[in-house]
Amino acid sequence: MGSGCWTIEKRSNLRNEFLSRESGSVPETGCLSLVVLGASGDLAKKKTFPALFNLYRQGFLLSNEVHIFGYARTKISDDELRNRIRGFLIQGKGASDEQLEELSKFLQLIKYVSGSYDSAEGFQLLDKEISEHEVSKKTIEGSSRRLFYFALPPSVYPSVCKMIKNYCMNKSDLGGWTRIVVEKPFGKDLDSSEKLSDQIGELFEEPQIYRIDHYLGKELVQNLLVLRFANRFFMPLWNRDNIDNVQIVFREDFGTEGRGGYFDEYGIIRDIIQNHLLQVFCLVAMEKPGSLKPERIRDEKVKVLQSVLPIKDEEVVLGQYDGYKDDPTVPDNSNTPTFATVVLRIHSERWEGVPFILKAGKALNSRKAEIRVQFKDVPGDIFKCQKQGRNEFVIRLQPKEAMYMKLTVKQPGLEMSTVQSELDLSYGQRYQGLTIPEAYERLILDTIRGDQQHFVRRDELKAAWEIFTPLLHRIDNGELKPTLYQPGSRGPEEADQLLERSGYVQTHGYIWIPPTL
Ligand SMILES: NC(=O)C1=CN([C@@H]2O[C@H](COP(=O)(O)OP(=O)(O)OC[C@H]3O[C@@H](n4cnc5c(N)ncnc54)[C@H](OP(=O)(O)O)[C@@H]3O)[C@@H](O)[C@H]2O)C=CC1
Ligand SMILES: O=C1O[C@H](COP(=O)(O)O)[C@@H](O)[C@H](O)[C@H]1O
Repeated sequence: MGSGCWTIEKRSNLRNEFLSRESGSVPETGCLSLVVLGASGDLAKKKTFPALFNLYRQGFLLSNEVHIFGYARTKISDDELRNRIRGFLIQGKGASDEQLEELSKFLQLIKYVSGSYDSAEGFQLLDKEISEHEVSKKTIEGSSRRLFYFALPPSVYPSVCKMIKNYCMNKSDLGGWTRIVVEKPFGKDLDSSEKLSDQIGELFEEPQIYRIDHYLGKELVQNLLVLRFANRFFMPLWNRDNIDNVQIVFREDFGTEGRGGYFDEYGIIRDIIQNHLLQVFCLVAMEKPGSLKPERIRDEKVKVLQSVLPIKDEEVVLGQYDGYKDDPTVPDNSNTPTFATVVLRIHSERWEGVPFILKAGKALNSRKAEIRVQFKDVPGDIFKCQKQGRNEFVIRLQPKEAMYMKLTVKQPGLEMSTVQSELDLSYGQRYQGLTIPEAYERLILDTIRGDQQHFVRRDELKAAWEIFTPLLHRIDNGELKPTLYQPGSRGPEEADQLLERSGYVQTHGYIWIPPTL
């Protein structure tokens, strides 16, 4: 294959190859039942089923062993569910005959079961359907694999867990398993999250529980440990002696768009910062794990979370976009922030004094997520280049994955003057033709493989809530109020002032323009 050409090969035995190569374990052979609970909902059609389809297309889910079950209260037929999701599986009009055939074969793997989330009847029926599939595949009882994906509001998690435990478990232990995948938000604060964890923990062991945070499945988030610990460049620089401040930013250029009712209960800190941005923060700030074993990595994430100092009110800016309360599902007196900047500080030898500025907002002027590491000024600068700006290492998570280093170079030409430029690794240009897998695709594959590295462990979740609960309670009690900002703006001006007070120095006159092909 030529060096510029990147493709995903379709092979029939990718899963088994991976298992025997990577873990040395015996490949699992029992048939696989994937159950999407809440199959009638938004997440299921937009993310879960498309991810399953992509895994199927790439040969990770095999027709002769896998079956997919949708479960929800809505009374629809198999075909009605298939028709609801069809348009989300292949987008655009130009699907080839081969793609349409693949799609049709995939849809035939899906069966829909209707039932409630708290009564035996529906789950007994579900178990019957799953068992019939297992028998039809001649699977030895106990060796089958059952994965339950909760595309559901968290309020029903406890009763659904009980129903699965009572009626739908893999029957005995002959190499098979039962796993559950739960979506965020895992609770609303420390107490509610611990309560939810206790309820689920009474029924399932930690290795059976996959708390999904889809940011952990993004390509450049998965790259963070490799970048930090496989490159000599970064090791000596990644500390308080060299780094002045770190920003982890999430922006969306649209508002709550029909999800106002859900959003108003949670707000931007619970929706984005306490989970997605905090997970990225862990990977940027944690110490090197002893190995790549999932538990060693998660141990280090917990340690860094436990070293975060209490958040100070003067290091928080909240905003709410003008028009947010026009949504009829949002109360007129809502105090819910749709924007927040929060500075986290870590009490450790590596990071003492370095602000980690976590910023997230809806209805802003652009859509992007990035990590921006700003280095300190060069001491004894003989080129007087401070006005050119500081070195920065930027990791663009989305859109258009890239990483670039802003650095000062000689302005090309006869004069000895300096200019800001960049070393740029833009994925679209470097890996032409490569389709980067969707976060959900990777993470669902991990749940099937039994790899919990990119999932949130219970103690990690607890430590995350410990950081934000006091602040969230002050907001819920109305002690901190959001400032109004205009949709399509950068958010409240106070956020830029906080950034400046935290030490960030903006490089004026320099803009990185993503390369075009
Ligand atoms: N949508 C998204 O983009 C994202 C969602 N998530 C999380 O994924 C989960 C599912 O989200 P989403 O699909 O948007 O949710 P939905 O509101 O679409 O709910 C999913 C399904 O659950 C059932 N349901 C809805 N409300 C209730 C209720 N009060 N009691 C019992 N059942 C109910 C409905 O099925 P029926 O009535 O047929 O039983 C519905 O189709 C949530 O935890 C959410 O926070 C996480 C990231 C992104
Ligand atoms: O979990 C959530 O994430 C999405 C943003 O995900 P992204 O992968 O498109 O960055 C956000 O819109 C939503 O509010 C939130 O619940």
